[in-house]
Amino acid sequence: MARIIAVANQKGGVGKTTTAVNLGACLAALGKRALLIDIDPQGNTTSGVGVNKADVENCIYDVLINDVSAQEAIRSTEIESLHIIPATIQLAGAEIELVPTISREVRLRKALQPLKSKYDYIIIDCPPSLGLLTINALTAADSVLIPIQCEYYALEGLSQLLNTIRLVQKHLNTKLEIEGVVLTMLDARTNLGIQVIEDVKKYFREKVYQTIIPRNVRLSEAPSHGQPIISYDPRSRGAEVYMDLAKEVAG
Ligand SMILES: Nc1ncnc2c1ncn2[C@@H]1O[C@H](COP(=O)(O)OP(=O)(O)OP(=O)(O)O)[C@@H](O)[C@H]1O
Repeated sequence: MARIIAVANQKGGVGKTTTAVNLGACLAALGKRALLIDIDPQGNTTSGVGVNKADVENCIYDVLINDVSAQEAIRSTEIESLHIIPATIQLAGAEIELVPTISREVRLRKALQPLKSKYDYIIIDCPPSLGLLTINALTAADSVLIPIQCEYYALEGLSQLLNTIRLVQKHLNTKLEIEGVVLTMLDARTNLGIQVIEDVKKYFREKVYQTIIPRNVRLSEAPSHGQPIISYDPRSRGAEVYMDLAKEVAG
């Protein structure tokens, strides 16, 4: 049965999409059957694995709002055993359209149920907010993986995220766990990065992955080529570290 991992942090630009895409691709490279779910209306996970949003027929919006089956929305990618349910800008309306619908928080969980036996990992890339889309992801997930950028104010806003996780645990999904915390975009030349690592480790302790993702130009270039880093530049430092992270997650 698939382990469903939501990649979440309501702070923007902390590396959620980069982590979702590359963790998914590296898990697939390790021989796991992986499914990415893009529930961020920006659709960067979708384009990040080479799916052209203009020719998406069914996206996650149709699954959440129009009762299209999740199976029908799955697309393959260039990486064997890495599939995706894409997002298009249509999804931007879902946050509001979901409000009056029945069982609005559990729509994704219900939709994914039939896919659980078909994958080893289902990775959900959340939008930078704590709205209904993120709540759907946390309700569907077994665990949440939190990327934290090694920058000023790294811990700011985390109490809101943890509070949301606690509320979901209490009311919607008692088995939700914290999968782990991954530190991203470290610039090892600065003391600031080291300080953030210490602070985050003090707070999350053994939940912090050993693998720390450094700033790596190749990681930032790969999405514009529609490729995960292991396809774009398999020898880069970025490919190495995301492979290490995938091994930790799978281990
Ligand atoms: N390790 C890294 N090294 C260099 N650039 C990175 C790295 N990780 C992410 N980036 C770049 O930083 C930007 C933000 O990353 P990303 O899109 O993964 O964040 P996000 O949390 O998903 O953003 P959003 O909140 O908007 O969904 C992107 O341009 C991405 O290419």
